[in-house]
Amino acid sequence: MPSKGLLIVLSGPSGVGKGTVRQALVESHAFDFKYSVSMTTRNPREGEVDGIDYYFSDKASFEAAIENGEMLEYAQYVDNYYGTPLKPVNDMLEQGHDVLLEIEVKGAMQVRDKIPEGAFIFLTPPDLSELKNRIVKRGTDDLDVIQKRMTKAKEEILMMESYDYAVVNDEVDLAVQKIKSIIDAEHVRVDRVIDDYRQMLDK
Ligand SMILES: Nc1ncnc2c1ncn2[C@@H]1O[C@H](COP(=O)(O)OP(=O)(O)OP(=O)(O)O)[C@@H](O)[C@H]1O
Ligand SMILES: Nc1nc2c(ncn2[C@@H]2O[C@H](COP(=O)(O)O)[C@@H](O)[C@H]2O)c(=O)[nH]1
Repeated sequence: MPSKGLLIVLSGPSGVGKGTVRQALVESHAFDFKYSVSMTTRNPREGEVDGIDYYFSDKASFEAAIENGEMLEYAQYVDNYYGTPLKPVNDMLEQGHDVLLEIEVKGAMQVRDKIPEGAFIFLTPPDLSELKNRIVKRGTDDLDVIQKRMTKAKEEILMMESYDYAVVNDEVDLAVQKIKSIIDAEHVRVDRVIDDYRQMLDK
């Protein structure tokens, strides 16, 4: 039996660069992981593909998924639902894959209650004006949505202390290196290694 994979939760305010850093982690082959595709009721942005970027859903289907216990976590964020389907995450972890969730803070705290042995990483911008620059330059959101995301960002940054690690995303490559070091260290945490020994001793 492969040992269970590591659950990695990457949070941080909208626009800080979570998706950018995830892509750089993939391209640099820093470590192997599977990405958990979230479900959302928000409309697709240009270029976003259903089943790859998100599972795009309507409100009734999302609420039915919550009702049926199909979500690991969910949250309402700036007028829409976002959540992590439970089964794919469980399956990938059971198969021994590390799984990366890219989610906002309220959802991350629900995951923390259920899977405290995960690695919880908060990605921060160098400062708030740079965060706003990034959201504006991305060009995906109207001004009122940008304002709402910036208001959320200020609340979210105060939640950083509930995470295991904080990484500043100033240079993408540096953020990638730091996350790689964190994951390498998580893989040799005593409570993970000892589980393998327990399995051997049980045999
Ligand atoms: N280190 C960086 N320096 C400068 N620009 C960056 C950096 N990281 C990301 N960006 C840019 O910031 C914008 C937002 O990045 P990205 O979409 O990855 O953020 P996000 O945290 O995933 O956002 P959301 O949570 O809204 O999906 C993009 O235009 C991206 O190119
Ligand atoms: N709690 C969850 N938050 C999620 C999930 N998937 C994405 N997100 C976060 O929502 C905001 C907005 O995302 P955007 O794509 O509209 O810019 C951002 O912070 C995402 O990380 C999820 O499954 N659960």
